[in-house]
Amino acid sequence: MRTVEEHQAVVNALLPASPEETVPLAAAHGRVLARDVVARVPLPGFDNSAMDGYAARWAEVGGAGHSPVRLPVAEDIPAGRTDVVLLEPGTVHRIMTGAPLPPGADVVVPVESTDGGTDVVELRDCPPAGSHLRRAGEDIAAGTVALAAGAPLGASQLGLAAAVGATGLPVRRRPRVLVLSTGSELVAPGEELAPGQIYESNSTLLAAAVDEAGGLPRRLHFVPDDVDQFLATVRAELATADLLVTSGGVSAGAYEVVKDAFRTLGTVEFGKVAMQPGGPQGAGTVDGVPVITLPGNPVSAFVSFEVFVRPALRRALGHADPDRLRVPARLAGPLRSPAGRRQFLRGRYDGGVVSQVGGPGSHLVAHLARANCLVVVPEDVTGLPAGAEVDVVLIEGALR
Ligand SMILES: Nc1nc2c(c(=O)[nH]1)N[C@H]1C(S)=C(S)[C@@H](COP(=O)(O)OP(=O)(O)OC[C@H]3O[C@@H](n4cnc5c(N)ncnc54)[C@H](O)[C@@H]3O)O[C@H]1N2
Ligand code: MOO
Repeated sequence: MRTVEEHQAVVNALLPASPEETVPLAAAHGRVLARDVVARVPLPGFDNSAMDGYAARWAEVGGAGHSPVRLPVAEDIPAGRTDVVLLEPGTVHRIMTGAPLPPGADVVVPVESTDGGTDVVELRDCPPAGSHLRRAGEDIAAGTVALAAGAPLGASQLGLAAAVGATGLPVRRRPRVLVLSTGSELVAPGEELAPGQIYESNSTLLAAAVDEAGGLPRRLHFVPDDVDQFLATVRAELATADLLVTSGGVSAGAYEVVKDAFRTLGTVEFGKVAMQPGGPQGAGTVDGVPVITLPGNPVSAFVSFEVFVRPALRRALGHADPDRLRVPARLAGPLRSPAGRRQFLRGRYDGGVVSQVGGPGSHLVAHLARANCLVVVPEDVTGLPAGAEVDVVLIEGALR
């Protein structure tokens, strides 16, 4: 039996780094930066005002004996004014937030501390020297790294990229991932169920998981437990993919379609991994395309994707940190775990405490949908009391 880490290494080795492409900023949302982005301009780009008010020489308006003071307003500087005007001694400039600070000014008096005059202004309270000024380069200097390779590109990163003048960003191409479910009991949602049939749900779950991991999913129509049909589908579709993920047909039954089919085609190796759920696993290549075969129980498929496929996809995308956030938590109640297997129980984590959601059964999809974390119980632990510390892996929805 393989350890979790051994199978992770096998899966990681299957997925090479995805090739680079440059895309417009909006299209880079949710992607991963492939190369460092260097700031072409400093931020702020020039000394400017942080308040609507009056730019002044502090020595003339601040400190004891200067309050209130009346001075002529020599210039009006709205944001966007591009000419440079010196602040002559004995004058002030009316200035707006974001407008360039005139040379000579070392304080901005907010309009609320004045009478708002446009020819002559009365300044009532002057803040300390240097107040309400934003200095060129105090956020980032020109020529320095604004965004490092491996950074996930969310709203704030894209905002920064635009702020330093980037129009496009180098990212890694999203791997094209085919998702293929197997099982003669499966029926498409929306159709009538006969006794013994169930709605096919793994391809929906896995395609969404691929999308969340940064891949480009394509759900193939599920196939029954029929080796010829399965192989026909694989052969017809595989050339368009960077990865094929299958579900079902890999355990010990009489009709293990995935196992049986890949005995005749490709290099996929099947075996057990010392974990629960997600024991039966397979990985290899078919016609040079990586193939990962996940067990059919829906919770097993989800957990297997989390443990093996998600980090491998994110690594291929160049993520600086391909793994989920893992934090310590106190158990709200006791739990039991099988010896020799790493268990990934479903849990709800809140404020440092985790409660188990449902039992260990890998068919419990409603409980899975209520979970916001996986509780990791090591291979050598068979039971833990309430209050014991465990590691939890935060999955969707855990971070509010
Ligand atoms: N004798 C043994 N039986 C089983 C073993 C074993 O070691 N010896 N392992 C068990 C474990 S653990 C798992 S996990 C499953 C894995 O089996 P398969 O990958 O072959 O999956 P199936 O048998 O096809 O399905 C299992 C279960 O999941 C349901 N299923 C499958 N596909 C879907 C889908 N696309 N959408 C919704 N539900 C799906 C299926 O109906 C079954 O209930 O094997 C155990 N058995
Ligand atoms: O190992 Mo199976 O994946 O528990 O349900």
